[in-house]
Amino acid sequence: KVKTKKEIELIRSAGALAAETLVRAGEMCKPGVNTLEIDEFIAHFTNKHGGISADFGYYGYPRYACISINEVVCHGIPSKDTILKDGDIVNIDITTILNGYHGDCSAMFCVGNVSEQAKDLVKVTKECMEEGIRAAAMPKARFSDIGCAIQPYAEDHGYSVVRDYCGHGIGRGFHEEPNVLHYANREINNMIEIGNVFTIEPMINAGKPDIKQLSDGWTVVTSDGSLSAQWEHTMVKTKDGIDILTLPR
Ligand SMILES: CCc1ccsc1-c1ccc(O)c(O)c1
Ligand SMILES: [Mn+2]
Ligand SMILES: [Mn+2]
Repeated sequence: KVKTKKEIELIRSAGALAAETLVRAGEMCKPGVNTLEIDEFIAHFTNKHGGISADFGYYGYPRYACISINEVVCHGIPSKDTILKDGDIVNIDITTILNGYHGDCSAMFCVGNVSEQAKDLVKVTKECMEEGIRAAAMPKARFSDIGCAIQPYAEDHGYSVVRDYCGHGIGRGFHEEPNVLHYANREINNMIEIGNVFTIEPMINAGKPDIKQLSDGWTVVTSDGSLSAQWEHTMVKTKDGIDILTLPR
């Protein structure tokens, strides 16, 4: 729950490797590249630096990262048959385990020329994550303040917040208490304590919040076929606010 300074540095190292891997994976996002190639790079780069993928085998997940394109909300399985094309918006979500500690981050990448509407969703979704971080950084902030900040921001911009997935505590475990809701709530209103490490990872839809899972048992898409975006950081509460732990070194 509350991590020691040493544990926080171990998580920061895992987070830095996840972030460095994410930057390089993002540079691969060009028309004609398939998502299996990107995933294989992620696995190789992670292992080369002494880490392992937290995704592989997690609840039976078959690959090393999640790559979710356009109307795919999350858990897109990398495939040689999924070929990036001009105009795609792509979320790559990487969780790396290094020396027993997890770092979890994701970002959006635009392939070639992306429409103004899609670019706006990508931009506003990043701002939703940043609004959540800002709320969490306040003195005496509660976990519920995060969703209370994100939901109005998304809706003021004409978008909706997916309610079926949340952020989470993280450390030696991939998912630890508490759940971090991205919509307005009062149930998870415990104070964020100095040393709490958790993610904020809002999924924002251009249309309705509703989602559905495809028959592969993993891929989640918007019910109305609208675009979806997500950004994620791992962070720690400090005496001064929030310290982001998934930044490249
Ligand atoms: C493939 C990893 C996975 C499997 C079930 S939930 C999940 C997942 C994916 C990305 C995340 O950021 C996360 O916290 C969980
Ligand atoms: Mn993630
Ligand atoms: Mn996560």
